[in-house]
Amino acid sequence: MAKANESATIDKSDNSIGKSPAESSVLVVGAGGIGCELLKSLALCRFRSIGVIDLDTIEVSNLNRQFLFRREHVGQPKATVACDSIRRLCPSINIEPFHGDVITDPRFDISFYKRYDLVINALDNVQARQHVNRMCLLCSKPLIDSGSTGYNGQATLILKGRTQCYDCIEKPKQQRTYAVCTIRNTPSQPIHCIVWAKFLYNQLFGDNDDPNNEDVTPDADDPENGTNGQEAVSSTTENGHHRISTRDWIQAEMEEFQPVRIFNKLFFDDINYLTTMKNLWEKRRQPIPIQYEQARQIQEKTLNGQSDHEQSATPKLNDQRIQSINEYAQMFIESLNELKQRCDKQRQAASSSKEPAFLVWDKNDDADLRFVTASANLRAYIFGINLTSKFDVKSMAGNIIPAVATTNAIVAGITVLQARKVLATLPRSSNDHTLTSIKQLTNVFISTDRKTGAIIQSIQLEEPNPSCIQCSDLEQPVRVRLNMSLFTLHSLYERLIRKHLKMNKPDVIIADGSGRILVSADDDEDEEMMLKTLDQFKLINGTILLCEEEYDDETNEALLQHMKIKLMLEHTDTITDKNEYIIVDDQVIGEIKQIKQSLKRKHIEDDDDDDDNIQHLDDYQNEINIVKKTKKLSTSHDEHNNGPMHTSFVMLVDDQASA
Ligand SMILES: Nc1ncnc2c1ncn2[C@@H]1O[C@H](COP(=O)(O)OP(=O)(O)OP(=O)(O)O)[C@@H](O)[C@H]1O
Ligand SMILES: [Zn+2]
Repeated sequence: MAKANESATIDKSDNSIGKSPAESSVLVVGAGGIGCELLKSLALCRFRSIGVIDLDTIEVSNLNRQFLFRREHVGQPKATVACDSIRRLCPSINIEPFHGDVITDPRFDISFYKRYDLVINALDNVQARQHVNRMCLLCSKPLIDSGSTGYNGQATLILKGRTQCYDCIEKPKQQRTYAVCTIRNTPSQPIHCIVWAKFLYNQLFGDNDDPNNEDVTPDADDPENGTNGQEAVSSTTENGHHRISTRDWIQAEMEEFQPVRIFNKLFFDDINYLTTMKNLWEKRRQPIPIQYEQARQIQEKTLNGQSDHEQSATPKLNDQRIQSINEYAQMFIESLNELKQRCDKQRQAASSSKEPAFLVWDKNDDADLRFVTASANLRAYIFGINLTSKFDVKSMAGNIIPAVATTNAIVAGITVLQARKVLATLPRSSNDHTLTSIKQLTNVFISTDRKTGAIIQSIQLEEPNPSCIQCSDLEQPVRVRLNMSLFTLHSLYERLIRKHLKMNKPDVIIADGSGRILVSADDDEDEEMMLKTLDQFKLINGTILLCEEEYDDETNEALLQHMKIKLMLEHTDTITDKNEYIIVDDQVIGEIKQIKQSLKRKHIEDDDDDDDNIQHLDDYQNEINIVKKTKKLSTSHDEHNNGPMHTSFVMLVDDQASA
């Protein structure tokens, strides 16, 4: 029935009879829970050409639902093993694994995406989804974004310019946020202590440059304290530990690292200091500081009438049991020692490799999890809050909603049906992948919300959001190839944006939906910051920067002009010179060639050597070992009359690409 409808809507006269699965090539990004189901279903539905990207290796915890993997595969790349398993199921298939990060791996550039008819996301995080969304918009590839959360799931279509893209609607924040004062001063729930423990981990071992790396020291500026910190600041504890941030205190302590001293600062001195902020405790139970030696004597496991798991009728696994304060104190010291050693090794390794010089908390790492479990429970005990098992800490700290294998199977099945429908609308014999008819396409949601009346629902495709930063402005960005770990912010701003793109003093904004400003036109330049390399700002392969400035046109003061250039950064290791970059955009190469030819003709006619539309950049040729030509392209629009404006920028093209 569905098939009859589909073929009825396809216009055969314009050669758009659709592609069959066997004729199509599909890229699957993510070979986890949904990815495994998806690959199996695609293979069984006669898809014959598939690419699979996944960055991860197989873990024991994947085996219960990621059925393409077996115990003997643990530690091996997911993409490779998934493809091997599919080949066993379907020997004639052409399936190619790519073990790498879809965001940062330079192999996955625009030309890579162009090899496929359709892209399917089977990912588990927003950042990677946003990246694939951006890449598919840039090269006009249809994308199906599949996902599941517990019993809910979806397979949504993203078709450039015709449907909403992944970023058209702001996503609800996945992680709940908590007031910093609650976390630092007045926790009242286990989750507050868990969040504090994760902050503590980052203060001790995390990325010091990360603006989200929150302090855990008591905060005397808490408005509830009402004294602007004066009273509290004057009443110092014995050794004054609270006066400096935990990170600074730790830096000073690192030489003669003494875990018991750290324990006593966090759970005794800091808590003592908190108790001096009297206003906080007028209507709350005041926290009770404990020292390490005291903690080792406390065998308590339950608080405030919390049900004792030991006595519960249901048998518990070790990790599901609440332990005693004595055990948590010991766990704190042991995991702290372990992480300190790991952090030292990491720092050493970082000096000779690209590894970061810090640790990143991982719910699947046992020492990481033990550290947060122990710290959170010690703090909970001090504040009279119920304790939490290691098992529950893992779920709460990792924001985990358990994966349901059945939901994944349903989502994958629906996604394959969606894929077949999308391909049926693609012109068969040309390389034009513009969809011809999308009337029969819908988004599909799986929902357990009974109010909607149906578990599987087809919802009409929505129009793109005209103010979406990713898809409203479909103008192609200028692609710049450079080495992110060598190229500095200074080179980007001064050489590329100001000198070559001829912008005056623009704001440079990271167009990832965060609105993060990389360089502000209004602020004075921070020299130290400008000398940092692009990767230190967490800019990655495919990052799009929006360079924007407003200024009065000297010729007409009343007209406020608006100049905007989008840059897409493409990382390459092959560039080894810190000043070198290549601006290359195959979308405009044809146009450039045409203009060059017409200029050449003009050049011959005029015999005019001063034609400034083509110049050899002698001053750059020594530094950049690529012959470049410059060409003026008009860009941007006059905001007032929508007509083309005379703003122009210079584009550098390497000869090879334009040849
Ligand atoms: N940037 C990325 N590049 C490539 N693959 C990615 C990227 N981000 C996530 N993935 C992959 O997407 C898949 C998502 O699958 P899934 O949601 O089942 O997660 P998982 O990590 O396998 O499971 P769990 O988190 O429950 O242990 C994972 O295999 C993960 O490695
Ligand atoms: Zn959009």
